[in-house]
Amino acid sequence: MSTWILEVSELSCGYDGSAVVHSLNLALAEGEIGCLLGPSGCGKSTVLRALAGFIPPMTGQIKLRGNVLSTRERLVAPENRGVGMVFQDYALFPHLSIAENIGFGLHRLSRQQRQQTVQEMLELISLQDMADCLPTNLSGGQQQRVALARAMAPSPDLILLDEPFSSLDADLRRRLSIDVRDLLKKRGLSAILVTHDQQEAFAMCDQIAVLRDGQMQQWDSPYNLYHEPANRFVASFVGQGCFVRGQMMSPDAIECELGVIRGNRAYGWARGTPVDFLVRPDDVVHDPRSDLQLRIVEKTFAGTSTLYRLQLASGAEIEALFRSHLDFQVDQYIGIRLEADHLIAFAARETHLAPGPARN
Ligand SMILES: Nc1ncnc2c1ncn2[C@@H]1O[C@H](COP(=O)(O)OP(=O)(O)OP(=O)(O)O)[C@@H](O)[C@H]1O
Repeated sequence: MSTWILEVSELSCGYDGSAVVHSLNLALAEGEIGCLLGPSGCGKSTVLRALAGFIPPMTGQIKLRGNVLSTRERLVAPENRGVGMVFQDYALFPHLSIAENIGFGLHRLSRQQRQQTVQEMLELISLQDMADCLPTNLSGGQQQRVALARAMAPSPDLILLDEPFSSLDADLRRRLSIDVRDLLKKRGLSAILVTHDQQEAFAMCDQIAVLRDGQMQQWDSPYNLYHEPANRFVASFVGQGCFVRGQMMSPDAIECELGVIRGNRAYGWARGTPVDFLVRPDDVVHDPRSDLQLRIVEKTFAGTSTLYRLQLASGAEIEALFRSHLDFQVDQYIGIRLEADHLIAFAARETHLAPGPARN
């Protein structure tokens, strides 16, 4: 018996006979929240449509709770897949009350069971007092909670969330993403979220798929994506960072103009091999006594912290994130040292990297 609720194997799918998603593999454990993350047009919504049963695979298959739902030859209809959906625009029925919206998919239950489930859902989303209101009487955040409750009420095997918070303001987005995670976890439901927003993906999800041009780059925990990116693209796309040129001194040490950087993993490159290694803003520590004095070329205040761009002697740049009470000015020289446990390096590119943020 499979331990996976969702298994996607070698899935290719697209439109008008041409694939936009290529040989995708992922497996989600029961009760986990997965995410599809990647630049615009990389195929996130296409994967979600395939999971929902709106488009058939060109090759490969999708299994839910061990049952094959999609192959080239066989496509179980969306309404029979045991999948619930939450859309960006909530898609509530405007003429039905909140309670009726939540109870909409429960026609197979008895009247009493239906009422009990709706009540439980209303309590779960803390909207008991609004049961008889119409959706238009609710705020955007409340409407999205109702949409989630409606999707959760029939206890589907999988909930698909398509950019569910993108029409909400940043503060509400943040709060609601944490609420939604809590609600899903309380009910032990599995879900796949599509989002552009990395912070949302990090806050909500147990596993994240980074896609590029319809191809899976990495399917991993948020921590591993950030600290152990599988390739340059993931390193650049997830979080912030800049690549700095160096050369291998030993399997776990790189020498560069920032000094000798030691990390927690060994690389197989020979001594002297040129590499580009990733410096994250949180790897850089302010140290007034350091010999490494770098000029500030840009400063971005962000409330509790400030992001500084610092120029190295070669002209390359790195970024540093300091608590905002450390208030420096552009053109000032400040002492820093690196505290990078996670040494992330890739074979150096032919040409020296232009100064600037990490690029693929
Ligand atoms: N209905 C369609 N018919 C033909 N091509 C489509 C259709 N929908 C999407 N595409 C194409 O498929 C590719 C992937 O689109 P998709 O919407 O899956 O990307 P996405 O990662 O969800 O993008 P975004 O983040 O901008 O929503 C794009 O090149 C897009 O133009």
